[in-house]
Amino acid sequence: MIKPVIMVHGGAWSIPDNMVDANKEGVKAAVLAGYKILCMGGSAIDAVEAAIVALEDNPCFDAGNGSVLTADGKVEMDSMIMDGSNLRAGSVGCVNSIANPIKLSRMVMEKTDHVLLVGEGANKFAGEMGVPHVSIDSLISDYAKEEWERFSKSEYRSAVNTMFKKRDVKEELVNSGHDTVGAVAVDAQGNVACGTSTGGITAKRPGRVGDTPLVGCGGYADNATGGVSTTGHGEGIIKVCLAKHITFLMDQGLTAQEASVKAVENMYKRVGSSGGVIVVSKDGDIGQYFTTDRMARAWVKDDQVYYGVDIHDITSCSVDGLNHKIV
Ligand SMILES: NC(=O)C[C@H](N)C(=O)O
Repeated sequence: MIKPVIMVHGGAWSIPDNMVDANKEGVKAAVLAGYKILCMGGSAIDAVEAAIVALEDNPCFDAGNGSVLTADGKVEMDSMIMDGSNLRAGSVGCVNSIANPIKLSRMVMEKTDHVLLVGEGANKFAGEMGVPHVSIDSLISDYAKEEWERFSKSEYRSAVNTMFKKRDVKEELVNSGHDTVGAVAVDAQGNVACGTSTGGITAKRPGRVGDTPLVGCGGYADNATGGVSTTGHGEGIIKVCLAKHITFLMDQGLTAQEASVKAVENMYKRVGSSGGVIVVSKDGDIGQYFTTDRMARAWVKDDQVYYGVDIHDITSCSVDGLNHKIV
């Protein structure tokens, strides 16, 4: 038996000062939702799903309710979940009328012979599974509209360059926006899981699928090494298979932290893309790194909750102090 560990992110990007508190509160609430399950002896996969549902339901983040809009003003969401105990995975791409793509990803994993369903077929599968249909309008937040108005005229490339600019590039922060979510966990049995969910990047071309639902890119989980969830410029993440690169490096003997830094820096060096990762090793060690201005993240380890958005500014408090919220 090991002590369970869970970590979540709310995206790596140029989080403006006026959104810092909402981001911190959002990741803290989500990590506690997942931790509650682990505390009751639940599995890593259940904890990851619960944490991501909390993030998808929070309009502050670019996933589920709050998803960003395509170039033609629609919602197309991607997500994935993976069980490190057997390498089973499920994902969906370009789904548009459900509240929680992470739940549908899990259904793909558990109820089909496939790994990835997209578009019309994925939406139809949701209907067959009895997933409630929600209107697209109910998923669109004010943040998403503002962001779309700003970027739809200047196009996708401008959204990527602004949101995922490198941390040391000086530029005014924009005052709205939001980002992808993810979670990684290891439970008391040593089972590892990961999940990631996103509306993608504002002003993306309709039909564009990013890194998030691709196994080895948006996430990877293997009990032999650990779990990873990624965020950032999806086209770059796909080119370097960022999540799998990290578990590969851990397999070679790097710690979760060393592997995170090496793989994210390598992505910038090789393809010029910025982003971030959260990692938990099979032994419960944490890794985290990002090349963007900020990344919202929170984790629980050894009964302490940690959360923050800046690279060196992390707040911690004991889970005991928050017990009323956990049990
Ligand atoms: N903000 C993000 O993390 C976006 C996501 N990686 C994508 O490219 O779709």
